[in-house]
Amino acid sequence: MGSGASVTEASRPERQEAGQAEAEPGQPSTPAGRSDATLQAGEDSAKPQSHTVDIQSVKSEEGKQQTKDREEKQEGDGEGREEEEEEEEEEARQAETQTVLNPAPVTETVAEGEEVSLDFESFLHNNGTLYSCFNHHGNRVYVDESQNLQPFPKEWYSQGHFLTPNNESSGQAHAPASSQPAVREDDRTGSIYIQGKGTVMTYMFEERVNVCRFWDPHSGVWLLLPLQWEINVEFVKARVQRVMSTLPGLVDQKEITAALRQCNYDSEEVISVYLTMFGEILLQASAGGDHNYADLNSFRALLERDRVIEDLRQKLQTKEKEVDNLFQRNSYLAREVRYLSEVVQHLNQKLAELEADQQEAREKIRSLLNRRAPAVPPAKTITKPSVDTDQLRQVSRLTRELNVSNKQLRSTVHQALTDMKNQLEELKGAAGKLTQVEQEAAGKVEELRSLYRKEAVERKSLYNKLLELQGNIRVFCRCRKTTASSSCLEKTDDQEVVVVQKGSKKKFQFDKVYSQTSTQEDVFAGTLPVITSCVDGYNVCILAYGQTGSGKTYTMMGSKENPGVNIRSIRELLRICADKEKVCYTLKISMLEIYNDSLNDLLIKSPSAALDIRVQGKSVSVPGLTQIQVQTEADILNVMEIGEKNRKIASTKMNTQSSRSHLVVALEVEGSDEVSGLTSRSTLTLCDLAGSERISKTEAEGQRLVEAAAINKSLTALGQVFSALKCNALHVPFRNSKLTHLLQPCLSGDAKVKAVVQCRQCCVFVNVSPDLSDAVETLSTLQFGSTIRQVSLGKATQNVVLAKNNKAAK
Ligand SMILES: Nc1ncnc2c1ncn2[C@@H]1O[C@H](COP(=O)(O)OP(=O)(O)OP(=O)(O)O)[C@@H](O)[C@H]1O
Repeated sequence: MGSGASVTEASRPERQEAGQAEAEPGQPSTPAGRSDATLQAGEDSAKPQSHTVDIQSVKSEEGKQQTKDREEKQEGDGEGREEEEEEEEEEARQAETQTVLNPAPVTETVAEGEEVSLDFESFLHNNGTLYSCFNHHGNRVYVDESQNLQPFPKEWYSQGHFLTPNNESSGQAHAPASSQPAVREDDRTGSIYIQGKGTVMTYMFEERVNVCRFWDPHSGVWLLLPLQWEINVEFVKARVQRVMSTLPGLVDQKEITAALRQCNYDSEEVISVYLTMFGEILLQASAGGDHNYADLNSFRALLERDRVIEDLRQKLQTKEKEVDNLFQRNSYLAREVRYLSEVVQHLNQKLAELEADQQEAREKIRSLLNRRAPAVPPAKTITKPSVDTDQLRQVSRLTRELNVSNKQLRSTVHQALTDMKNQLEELKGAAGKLTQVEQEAAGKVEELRSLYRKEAVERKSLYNKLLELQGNIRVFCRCRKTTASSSCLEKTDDQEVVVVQKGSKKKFQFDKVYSQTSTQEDVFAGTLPVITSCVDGYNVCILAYGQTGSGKTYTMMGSKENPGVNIRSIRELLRICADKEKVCYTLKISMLEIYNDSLNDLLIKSPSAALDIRVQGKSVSVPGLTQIQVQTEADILNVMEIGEKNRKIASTKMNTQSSRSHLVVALEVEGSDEVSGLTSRSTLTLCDLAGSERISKTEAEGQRLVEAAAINKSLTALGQVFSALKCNALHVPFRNSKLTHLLQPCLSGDAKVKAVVQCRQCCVFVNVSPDLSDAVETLSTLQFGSTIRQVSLGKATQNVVLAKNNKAAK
């Protein structure tokens, strides 16, 4: 850091606080807001003079003395000067290597219009105090505790050191030469044990952050630059661009600038923060894509909602546990009451027995008294009493004893009855309280339930909004595996494929392009998000289109060992249904084929007649089509095996196992939510179309020729439907073929079509062959896929209704 020179990028302390020297009332304002500030002083009187005044006013006595010394030395002999120059050179070298600056002060004054440079430095004193210093042409000053500028004491050079970006970040430079670091002993000091190092001392250093300010000539201070302006500062602009190029999903420059401020303008930190918060979504987005990432907030809200729902769910569980406990306590108290009632009954019985005994004893006494001889007249001679006196005494003793025990018994029974009465009263009170608590808990549970329902509905609506933003018709291109060495396809990236035909190249963009090496898992991953939509009550359709032998059946059905989209999506659907404990799902599967423009039920062995499509009001259905209720994956596999066996397959020149019909598998999902009382109904339609074929190539004859004609006709009708949808035509020719008529609900989300069951999400696989001989078909298939990609199905409605018998649900 040369004295007087502007600070270079390499020598600038990265984390120094730029606003440290911002002018305070009563203080001379110092434009030391940036360490690299180069200021033109005194161009006109309106410009701040303060920085020149500052430096002049703080020139120390020591500085003056040193300047005087130097002048004296300059007058001295040449030899002395040479020695001095050598010394100075040596000092400068040391200053560069040791990062400790000890420049010779100069006494020059700043003339008007001269460029004034300030070097901003940090000095760490061995006593642990960090000082902010300014260096102007070798005159160093520091800011003392009361924010006044003071000359930098000479003896301090040996009592501490200056911080540079390197020694600041490494942390090594904080340690002085001695083994014990010189830091102030306060609550910032501590120690930890580090394996391999033993117990080491720690100190909580106060770091600085970068702040972008602008010089306000009116107020004469460095002011904080508003975010809106800061975006245009080159330093910030470059970092914002860096973040945006790494995370194309981020488009809000203001937001990124704010994040940069938070991360001390460290773009790498900002990127990692965003990735932690939003994950892959930010990486997947294409920079100039038509995605509306302003709605990223929706995604954030979604995450927030998820958190709230989780909280509510936990609260609900706690309350339910409380209610269970109360119920248990209630039944325990009821048992107690029953037991005490039995005790009372038993005591009453005992009392009755004792009373009977007492009665009997009285009777006995009475009879004994009656047996006594009649009284003798007094004047007569005394006759011998006929009753035995001993017996009489015994009887009277017995009577006394009986009376005593009777009294005792009465008082015991009385006491027991009183106790029982009290206990009964207490129990009554407790039962009353229990009922009250139960009512309160039930109220709270109901409140939580309604909150939960509300949050769940909001969460779903946000999720659906997100899917809508992604587009509700998604087209994937899959390239079949081939053994041929040359190919007519070039995959440029994940979303682009190029067809090379007769030397000319044509590019096609899709939502995803799967190469020859892509696995069944990779291909299914593209359709995964729409399965959740289906469970939420939206219709979902996945179909495969392509030339014969291009791998449609392989993609949709796959093999037993390596199943395709059909099995994997049903498996995923079952998994999601099983995860939702509070929702009861009923699944029904049906399978039909469209063969030579007629509908055949594949789940009955010998169908009596071909099926027909019925349009009732605004809904499309196939009356008489077999639907089988399924619960497990095994059930579904069994049903699909039956259907596959009944399908028309034949060997053609292009494919030994060519599908001669369009296969439509429909899985109807009906879910009733115990908590919200809502019932949802949706259908997952999986369609493996028969392959388009050029008769000249397949050399089809007889029945195969008839089939090929029917297949091509229906596929042409499908193309016409997509073309009409693409240009928002008033009439969409759904009824031109059985295929398009049946798929009408899956392909119409448009208000004009007004299908009752609208499709939430439609995924189309365009399967292509890489063989050079198939280049023409491959090109036309990709063009077909491109047309579909430009179709918008419009906004779909969710098929959710409130169950009639559930009054609690709102
Ligand atoms: N990605 C792939 N990896 C391995 N084999 C594949 C792949 N795609 C297709 N195949 C194989 O190519 C052959 C033709 O595929 P598939 O029967 O799926 O074509 P298709 O488009 O359904 O034909 P069609 O319309 O005539 O029924 C099959 O033997 C299949 O196993």
